[in-house]
Amino acid sequence: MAVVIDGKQIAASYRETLKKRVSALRARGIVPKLKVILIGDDPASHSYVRGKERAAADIGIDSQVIRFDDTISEREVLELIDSMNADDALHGILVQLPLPKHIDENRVIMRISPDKDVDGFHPTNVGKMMLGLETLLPCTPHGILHLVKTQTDLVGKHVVVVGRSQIVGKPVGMLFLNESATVTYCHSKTVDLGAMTRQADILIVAVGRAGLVTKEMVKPGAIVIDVGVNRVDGRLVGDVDFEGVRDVASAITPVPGGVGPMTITMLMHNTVEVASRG
Ligand SMILES: Nc1nc2c(c(=O)[nH]1)N[C@@H](CN(C=O)c1ccc(C(=O)N[C@@H](CCC(=O)O)C(=O)O)cc1)CN2
Repeated sequence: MAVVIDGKQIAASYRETLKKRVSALRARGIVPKLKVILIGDDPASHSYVRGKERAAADIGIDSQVIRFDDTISEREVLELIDSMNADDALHGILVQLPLPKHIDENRVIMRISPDKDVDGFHPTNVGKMMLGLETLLPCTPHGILHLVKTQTDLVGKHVVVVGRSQIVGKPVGMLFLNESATVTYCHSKTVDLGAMTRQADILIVAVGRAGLVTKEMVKPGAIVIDVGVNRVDGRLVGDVDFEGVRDVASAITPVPGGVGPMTITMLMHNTVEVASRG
C-alpha cells in the first residue's frame, strides 16, 4: 500500500521557513508585496485567489486582489500591468488564469515584467528555466519537484509526464530533466498510453480527465503525482484512480491535499525571492 504524500502538511512546513524569511526582510524594512488581478466570476478562480490571500496573510506578505468583471478590455489590463511594473514597492504581479476569451493570455503574460513574474510564466523565465539558470519557476511544477524530492533521489529516474499544458506539463518535464532524470512526455495523441506510463518510476498526470490512470497503467513501486482537479458528482477527484493505484504505487498524492497546496506555497516562495533581491 502506497504512502500518501501529504501536500498540505509539506506545504505548511515549507511556509514556516518562508515566515522566518519574511520576518528577517521586515526587520530590514522590506515588506514583500503581491498584487493579483482576477477577472470574471469563475468560482474556482475566486476560490484559488482567496487561498492565495490567506497564505500571504499567514506568511506576512502584503497582498492585494484587484477584481474586475469580464467586460474589462485587454488594453485596460495591459495598462494596469504597466502601472504595476513601474511600482518600485511592488514585488510580485499575478494574473489569475484562465482569462475571458477576448483577452489574449500570452499578451498579458508577456506584459508582466519578468522580474515581477511570480507565476514564472514569462518567456524570459521559461527560457532561463530551460537553460537551467536560476529564475522564478512556475509554481505547480516547482511544488511537484519539492514533493517528489521528499520521496526519492531523481538522478536517472524515468519520469513520464502525461499532459503538455504551458503551465504544468511542459515545464514540469523540463524541471525533472534539469535534475538528470530521463523524461518522456505523453499527450492526447500518444499511442498506447499504458505502455508508456508503465515504464515510469515517477508518473506525473496533468490532463484534467477523472480516472484516466488506472492501476494496470502503473509500474509496481512507482511514485504517482496527480495534478488533475475534476468535479465528479460534487466531489473533487484527480486524474488517477486513487483507490486502485494506491495498491501498486510506492507513494501517491491525493486530490485534494496533494499538489494543490504546494502551488500556492511556491507562489509565496517566488514573492519572497523577489523581495529578497533587494
Ligand atoms: N496565474 C495562475 N493561474 C492559475 C494557476 C497558476 O499557477 N497561476 N494554477 C491553476 C489554479 N491554481 C492556482 O492559481 C490552484 C489550483 C488548485 C489549488 C488547490 O489548492 N487545490 C486544492 C483543492 C481546492 C478545491 O477544493 O477546489 C487541492 O488540490 O488540494 C490551488 C491553486 C490555474 N490557474
